[in-house]
Amino acid sequence: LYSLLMTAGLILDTTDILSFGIKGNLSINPNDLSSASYDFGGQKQVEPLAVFHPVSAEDIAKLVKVAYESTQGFTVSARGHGHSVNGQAQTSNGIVIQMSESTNKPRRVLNEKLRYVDVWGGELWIDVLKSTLRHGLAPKSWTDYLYLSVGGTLSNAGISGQAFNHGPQISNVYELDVITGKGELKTCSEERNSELFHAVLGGLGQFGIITRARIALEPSPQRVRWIRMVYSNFSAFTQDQEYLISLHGQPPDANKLDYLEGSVIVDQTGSLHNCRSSFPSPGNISSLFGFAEGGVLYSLEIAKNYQQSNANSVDQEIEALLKSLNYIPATTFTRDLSYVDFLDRVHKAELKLRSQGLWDVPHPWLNLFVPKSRVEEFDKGVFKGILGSNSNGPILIYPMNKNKWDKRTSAVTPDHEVFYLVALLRSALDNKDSSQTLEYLSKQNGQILKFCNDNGIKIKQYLPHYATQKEWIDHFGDKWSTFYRRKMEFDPKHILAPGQGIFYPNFLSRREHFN
Ligand SMILES: Cc1cc2nc3c(=O)[nH]c(=O)nc-3n(C[C@H](O)[C@H](O)[C@H](O)COP(=O)(O)OP(=O)(O)OC[C@H]3O[C@@H](n4cnc5c(N)ncnc54)[C@H](O)[C@@H]3O)c2cc1C
Ligand SMILES: Cc1ccn(-c2ncnc3[nH]cnc23)c1
Repeated sequence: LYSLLMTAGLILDTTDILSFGIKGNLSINPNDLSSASYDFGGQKQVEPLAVFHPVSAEDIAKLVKVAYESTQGFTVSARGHGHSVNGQAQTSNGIVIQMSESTNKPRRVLNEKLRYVDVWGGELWIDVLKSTLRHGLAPKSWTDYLYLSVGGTLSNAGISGQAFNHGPQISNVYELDVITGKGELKTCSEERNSELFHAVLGGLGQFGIITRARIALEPSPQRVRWIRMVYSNFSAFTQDQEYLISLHGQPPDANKLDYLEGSVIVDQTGSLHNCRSSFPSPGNISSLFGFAEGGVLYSLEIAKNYQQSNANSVDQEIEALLKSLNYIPATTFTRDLSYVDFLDRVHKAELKLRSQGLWDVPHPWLNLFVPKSRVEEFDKGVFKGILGSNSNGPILIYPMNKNKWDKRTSAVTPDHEVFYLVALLRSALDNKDSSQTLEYLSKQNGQILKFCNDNGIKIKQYLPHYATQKEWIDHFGDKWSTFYRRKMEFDPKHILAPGQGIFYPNFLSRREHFN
């Protein structure tokens, strides 16, 4: 193996690796290389030179130091659970580090009194949840799907229906251990190495590899009351959502909502493959299309967490909340389930889709932040226009409060106090229906981006993917100068996370990188 790296000119001689006392296993096993070359998007397959199975953070630091000090140079890409969709965790000219394996990860340390847990950067959120629940605690902010790594979601933001209240996951981190592109292992927080701390949060893996995250916890609820209601009018749908998120933090506590997400139903068959698969009985939705304006219905999901002991007050609180909303009468559907079952809802959808061979398919996903002031136009032009009647997967739309996002982080949001996440989470099927193919859906995504650009709707991509550095500079806007300065400070050779396609390694010619 070392001779392979030597012939690839990646290391001067075996002493490079051995002399650094690296303990982890550097593998060129075809299965290792193959699993590191795919991701959930199924659109890019890029094979690394080798795959590293680290035994500790120090091990990773030594490997990055070899990359940083070697003459020829090679890139290093941390891979969490590989659930990116555009090759963000891949590299063709370097080593992929498998962060989320079950073996060899440092154990979690939970502090009940100070309400935080220290976890390995490759830990999956489902495992963080199950371990903290044993202490009656849980993280505050989530993603819809929990089989994602802590490092992967903190490198983006980590959002779901709790974000309007608690902010994204990157707003609920006290401290990180990070390995910079120079191979330095640093502890960072608001108070210590704060520039690195803010850079890494939402930093798309560009500034360092997260090996430990200190996550804020709160007392965990036992139960969740989860209610879905259907709207035919988009303005009523969005005004109710904005009203509900304006209530958080205001008395009485009875108004408190713990989760809010909307979704768009354009597909009248209500088939499992197309609708918001985490809520049951899509069938009763198709019967409502008679109410639909422009062939589109909207589903609003709210949830209140509660302890078994105050189950009876939840009914009144929800009734009071529903009274002020303008959904289609008698379309409420209520479920009551355990906290872990609610949070793990998308995994249930995964199992159903897997059983039908609909999970391991290409996912041309498009996630946008849309300013509140432009969301009506977006509805008319996209949901009632470009999309047509095929959604091919969940279409989420819910508002967030910008004041819950720390502007010092690398995360990019629109310059508006309230903005919506619009998530087009489609699956491409290679079947007779030409409107479900990868090519068709990718082209439609391009039409949606063109619609926003032509109409001056200043969206920002979440989980961003661009083809040129000029588009990246436009994406970051007035954050670009800070982003670039931080890259030069923490990863001057541009070794880290090349799969994002923002910087090309400056030990390769530009041609080699972009071909
Ligand atoms: C079914 C599904 C549902 C999803 N739902 C949501 C959702 O509700 N909300 C949401 O916010 N996102 C959601 N996502 C997107 C998800 O948060 C991102 O794709 C995330 O990056 C995936 O985590 P991962 O561990 O698979 O990352 P990977 O794909 O392995 O890596 C993602 C990026 O982060 C870098 N990286 C990985 N680990 C580290 C680390 N330890 N340190 C530094 N950089 C690292 C990689 O180099 C890469 O650039 C969903 C994705 C899927 C597939
Ligand atoms: C591929 C797939 C199947 C279901 N989903 C989802 N369903 C509901 N909410 C989601 N959020 C992210 N992915 C989601 C995603």
